[in-house]
Amino acid sequence: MSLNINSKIASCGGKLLKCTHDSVATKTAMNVNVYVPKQFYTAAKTSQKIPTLYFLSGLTCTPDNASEKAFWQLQADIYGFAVVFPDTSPRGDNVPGDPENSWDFGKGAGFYVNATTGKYKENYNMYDYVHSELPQLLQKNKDIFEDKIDFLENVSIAGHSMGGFGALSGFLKNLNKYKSCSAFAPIVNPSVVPWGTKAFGGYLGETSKSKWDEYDPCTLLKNTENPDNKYKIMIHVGTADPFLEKQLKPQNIVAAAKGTTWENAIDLNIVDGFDHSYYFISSFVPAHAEFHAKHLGLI
Ligand SMILES: N[C@@H](CCC(=O)N[C@@H](CS)C(=O)NCC(=O)O)C(=O)O
Repeated sequence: MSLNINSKIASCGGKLLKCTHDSVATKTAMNVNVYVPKQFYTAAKTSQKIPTLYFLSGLTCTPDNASEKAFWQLQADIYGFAVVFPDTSPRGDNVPGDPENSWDFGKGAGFYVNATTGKYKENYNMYDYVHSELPQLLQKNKDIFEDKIDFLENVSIAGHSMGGFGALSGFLKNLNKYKSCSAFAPIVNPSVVPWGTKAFGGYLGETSKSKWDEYDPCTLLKNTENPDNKYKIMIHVGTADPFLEKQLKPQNIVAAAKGTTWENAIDLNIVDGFDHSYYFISSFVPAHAEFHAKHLGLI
C-alpha cells in the first residue's frame, strides 16, 4: 500500500511529513506523521541508515499533538534519528466509538491492543498496526525515504500515558524488535486502573483476564526474560500529575519487577511539580532522546 503525503513542513533542520494511508489492520485510512531529520538531507548515503523512534501518544491525541508540542524534532536532529507519530485509533463514520461518547475509549483511545470483542474487533487492531503494519509500510516506501531510514530494525519506542502503556507493552512483547523503551507518565498496570479496565473490558472482554495479561506490562515483566540484564526502561512521571494515583500507579511496575530479571532495569524518575501535559513531556524529551540515541548506536 502506498503512503500519501498531505503536507511536508519544514521543522528544525528537517521536514515533518503528514501522511495518510489505507490500513489492513484497521480497515480505515490512517494518519501518521514522520519527522525526517536533517541528516537525511545533509549526509551522504552510507550503509548506516537513520534509525527510528516510534512515539505513541495518549488519550484524545492525533499524530499532531506530539509533533507540535513534544519538541522531538530538535533532539532528532542532534542525534540523527527519524520520529514516527502514529494516530491513537482508527477513525471515521463507520468506526464504532464509546457508547457513552467519552474521551477515554473508542476513537482517540485505541489503547494499542488487538480487539477481540463484538463490534470493536473489526477496526481496533492498533497493536498489529503500530508494531507490524506501519513499520513495514514505511520501509516499503522507498520512493519517499530513499531507503535511507531504517523503520524496522534499528528502532526504539516511547510513549505518553496510554501511549506509555502501548510502548511498554509493545516493547516487552517484542524484545527482539526494539532497542530501547521509555515512557512519560505511563499507565503501567492497566488491569487495575479505571482507564485500563474500561479499555481492556471493552476491547478484550470483561472476563478474558488471560488476554489482559498478554498486554499488561506488570504481568509481561514477570513472563519475559531480560537477557543478561541487557534492556533498561526509562520512565518519568510528575508529582503534580492529576492521574498519578488513580490511573498511572508507576510504583506498580517497580514492584512487579522485584525478584525478576527486570529488577534493576526500571529507571523510574518521579519529578517534582510536573503535571501530565506536554509542558512535562517536552521537559524530559531531551533525556529520553539521549537514552534512545545510546541504544540506537548514535552516541
Ligand atoms: N483534558 C484532557 C484529558 C485527556 C488527556 O490529558 N490526554 C493527554 C493524554 S492522556 C493528552 O496528551 N492530551 C492532549 C494534549 O495535551 O495535547 C482532554 O480532555 O483532552
